[in-house]
Amino acid sequence: MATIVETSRAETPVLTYNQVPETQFELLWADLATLDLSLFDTPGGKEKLAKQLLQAIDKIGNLTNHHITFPLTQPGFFYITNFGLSQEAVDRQFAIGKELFNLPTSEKLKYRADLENGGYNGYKPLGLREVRPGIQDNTEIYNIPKFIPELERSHPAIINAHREEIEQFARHINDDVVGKLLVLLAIILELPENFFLEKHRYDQKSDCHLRYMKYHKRTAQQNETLGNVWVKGHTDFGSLTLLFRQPVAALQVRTPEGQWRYVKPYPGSITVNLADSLEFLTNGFLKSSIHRVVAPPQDQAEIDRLGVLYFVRPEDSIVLNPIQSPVLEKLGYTKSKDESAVGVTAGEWVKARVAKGVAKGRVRSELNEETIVGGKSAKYYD
Ligand SMILES: O=C(O)CCC(=O)C(=O)O
Ligand SMILES: [Fe+2]
Repeated sequence: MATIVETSRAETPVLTYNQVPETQFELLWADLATLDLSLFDTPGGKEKLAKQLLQAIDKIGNLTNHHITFPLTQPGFFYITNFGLSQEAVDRQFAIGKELFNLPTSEKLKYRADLENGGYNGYKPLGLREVRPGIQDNTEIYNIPKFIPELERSHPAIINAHREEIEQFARHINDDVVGKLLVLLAIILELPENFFLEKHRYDQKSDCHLRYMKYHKRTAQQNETLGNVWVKGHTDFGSLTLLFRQPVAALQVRTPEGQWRYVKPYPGSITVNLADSLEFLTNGFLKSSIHRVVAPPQDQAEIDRLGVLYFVRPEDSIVLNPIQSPVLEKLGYTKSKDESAVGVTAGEWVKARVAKGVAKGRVRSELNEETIVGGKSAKYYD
């Protein structure tokens, strides 16, 4: 799919990528809201988007902050559009990911992530975890940290060759996309607009990263043994996760009623979900969304599913204690419901979850809940 087009001018080849066709099957799609980020800088635009975002996470709630219905009734997923990156620029990231995973395993292993010690930047090899007795996971991952001196590390030549473009892409996501979403969340909570921005500064150490990810196709027999579940229902570790449009239907969100619904590959969109840190910081007001990855439908069963994602996490030193906010106060979310989280930092939380994820002798299908750190646990869903 990725082809290399030589240009006369550039020394590094320009990569192109053709996204695969969508499935022809009518699946049970999630009903998700779409936020048009081009409104952000228009008069009253931020406030309008903040209301839409609140609706996206609480659809039946009354729209004023004073009458929000809880618990939240939406799965905590939404789309954003007009985020300031062309489809071509996004596709070039897919092409880089594809070329990267086409490298020989021996080459990729030179950049292996120190997963066992909670480090995840770099390469996660295929089949590292046992998902069922005798069946290994089917993902390959390459995580690129923020481009700051403290997190500098070596990369394969394909990354170095496109480093400037990758860095610009990641910086744009951080500054112009995530930055806007963090302002909207502050507005929802009636906090100063820069409240969350100050906990997510680019030049500070944090576990934010750009990710290329490849799910290798499975045989019908493997899918049957797995009950079609490739990655069990889980929450993400940080603040927000951004998934660039992915035509292979496999990501499912869990509705508050406990039903699984597919995320539709909405054109020109990024799918965004809320993650653990926001749940901790808001004392459970914002919910870390539950999602899983299943075997794609029949007409996409032969495709290796490639993804480009961006994970947003608070600065390492941010203590994940409940924050003060007029909205949380009004709604009675002031008293920490879970004292066990007190003292855990964002950096510790991520490291502990990553290390647990690759712990030996741990078969994921049999796991429903596990203690992570500071008495806090993570849950997994069938
Ligand atoms: O590949 C996807 O669509 C979702 C991946 C995911 O949930 C994760 O990596 O945490
Ligand atoms: Fe996830």
